[in-house]
Amino acid sequence: MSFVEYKEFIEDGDTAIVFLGHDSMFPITIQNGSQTQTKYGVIRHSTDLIGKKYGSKVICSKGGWVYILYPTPELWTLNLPHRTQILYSTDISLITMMLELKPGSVVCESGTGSGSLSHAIIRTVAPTGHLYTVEFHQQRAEKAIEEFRQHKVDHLVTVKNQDVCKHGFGVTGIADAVFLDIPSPWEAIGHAKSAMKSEGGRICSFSPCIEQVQRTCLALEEHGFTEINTLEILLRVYDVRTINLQVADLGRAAEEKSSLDGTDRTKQISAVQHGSALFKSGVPPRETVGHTGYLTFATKSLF
Ligand SMILES: C[S@@+](CC[C@H](N)C(=O)[O-])C[C@H]1O[C@@H](n2cnc3c(N)ncnc32)[C@H](O)[C@@H]1O
Repeated sequence: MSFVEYKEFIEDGDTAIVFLGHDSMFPITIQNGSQTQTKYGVIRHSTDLIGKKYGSKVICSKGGWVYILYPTPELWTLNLPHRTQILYSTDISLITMMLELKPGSVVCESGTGSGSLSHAIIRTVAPTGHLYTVEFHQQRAEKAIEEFRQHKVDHLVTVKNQDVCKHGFGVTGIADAVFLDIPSPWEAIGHAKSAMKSEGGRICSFSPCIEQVQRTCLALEEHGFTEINTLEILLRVYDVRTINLQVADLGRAAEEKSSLDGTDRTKQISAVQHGSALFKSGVPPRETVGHTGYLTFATKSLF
C-alpha cells in the first residue's frame, strides 16, 4: 500500500480506512492476527480483511457492516492523528492549483505539522518530484518521518528538523514552489527566495490573521516578488429545502397557451390562482462559518 499508487487487495501492514459513514471513519494498520472493534462488532484482520478487495463491504461480528477503503490524501486529511491544526482539502485544492504543482515539481514546505498538506503535495509531485518539509518541533518531525515511511512515500520527501526562519529549507536554487504555514512567515521569505530556482517559481503563505498577511505582503514586496494576491475560501453549503414561492400571474392567455397537460396543468392553474407554489430548492445557511485563513500567493520572476 502506497499513498501514490493504487492496488486492489488488502495486505498485512497496509494502512486502511474503516468507513462507517461520511461522518464516521478511522484509519487502521492491517496486522495478521489483530482485530478492530467497531460499534457493529469486531473485524478480524486475518479472516475479514487480508486478501479482500479495497472497497469491500465487511460484515462485523454483530451483523452490521463497514467499508474498507484505500487511503487517499483526502481521506487521510479527514482521519489523521492531529498533532497541530491542519489544512483541509478546500484550501489544499486551491494551493495545489495556484502553486502550479504537477508531477516532477520540487516543493519546499514549513511547518510540516500533522502532514495533512504534505501527503497531498507528495501525491501531486510523484513519481519524479520531491518535497522538502521543515518542522522545528522534534517529535512532530519524527512522527512525520515515521508516517511517510509507513505510507511508502519516504523516497519522495525529506523532513528537516530545524527552524525555517533561522536556517531555511536546507536547499538552494531547486524549488519550483514554496509553501509556508508558520506564525511568522515574513521571517522566512528570504530563505524561501533562495530555495527557489533562479528562473523563478511560486510561493504561498497561509495565515489566519490579516495582520500576519500584511507583514508577509510587505516582506514579499521587499524581496522582489510580484503578482502578490491574497485569497480566502469561504465554503458555502446548500441545504435542500421545499420552499413556497410566489408565482407570477401572467393572465388567462398564458394559462391557455401552456404546453402542460393533465394533472401538471391543473396544478399550475391552481398555483397561479392561489398566488404561490411549492418548489424544491438549494438554500444557503444564513451565516457562512467557513473562514480558515488567508492564502497569500506571489511569484518570483526571472528579472
Ligand atoms: C499549523 S501547523 C502546520 C500544519 C500543516 N500545514 C498540516 O496541514 O498538517 C504549523 C507547524 O509549523 C511548525 N513551525 C512553526 N514555526 C516554525 C519554524 N520557524 N520553523 C519550522 N517549523 C515551524 C509548528 O511546530 C507546527 O507544527
